[in-house]
Amino acid sequence: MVVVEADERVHVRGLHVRFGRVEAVAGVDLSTYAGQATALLGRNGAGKSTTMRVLAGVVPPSAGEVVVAGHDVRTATLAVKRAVGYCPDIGGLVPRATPWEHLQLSARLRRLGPSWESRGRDLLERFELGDVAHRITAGFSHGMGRRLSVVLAVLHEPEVLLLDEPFDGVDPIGVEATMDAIADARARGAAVLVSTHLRELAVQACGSVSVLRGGARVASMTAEEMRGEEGARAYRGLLD
Ligand SMILES: Nc1ncnc2c1ncn2[C@@H]1O[C@H](COP(=O)(O)OP(=O)(O)OP(=O)(O)O)[C@@H](O)[C@H]1O
Repeated sequence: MVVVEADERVHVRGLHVRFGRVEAVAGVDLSTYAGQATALLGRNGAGKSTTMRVLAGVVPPSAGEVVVAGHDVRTATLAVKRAVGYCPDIGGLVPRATPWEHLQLSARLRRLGPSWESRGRDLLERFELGDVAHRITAGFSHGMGRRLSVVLAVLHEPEVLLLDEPFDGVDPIGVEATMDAIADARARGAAVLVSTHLRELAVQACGSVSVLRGGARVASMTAEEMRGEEGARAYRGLLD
């Protein structure tokens, strides 16, 4: 029987994910609590996105305990999908649909009440997507797509917010809007996980950091310990 603390929104113990002979995740432990944000850092191929996919209920764990917002990802995958807001590292947008149509679809699937429209409009403005709300996303730049993916992840005010590379190729206005969205989520008691390569932004957005290497967690520390030049040296030391 899995024991999860009362305010623990993300509980991962001994997570393994195998794709055939590839072991993408090889023993990750994580806990994130209500109102807290954790950054996942690590080199390419460290297992960050795979861990996020498991937490989103998109990829099943091969072994280990994974409980998200009180739901076991193995047995209550749909409840996990309802509880999370997930910005995947790539994809997720329909090229022939506009941002507004993406929001409409999400609102319908999640059966949101009518107030989603004003929240959706406000989010699009905050992420500077108001002017392109009715333009198909096929012609969007990479950064515009990233910003829309974050909007879609936060629209329904999820209990657990999972942002995979939300800052990748995003301009300063988009970074600021994403930081605000993370702060808003924490303020209303959500738990947030941010996977990124950008250490300085990670420590700005999150209170704690977990570093993955070769599919396993090699360190967990406070954001403070990862700040500045000393933090850069500490991080570099964990990557080799
Ligand atoms: N569907 C898959 N099939 C086979 N191997 C996979 C699959 N998904 C991921 N992997 C492998 O698992 C490992 C971890 O990949 P993952 O994408 O989780 O790393 P990451 O830390 O997110 O990397 P990046 O920073 O480059 O996004 C890599 O070796 C990758 O090639």
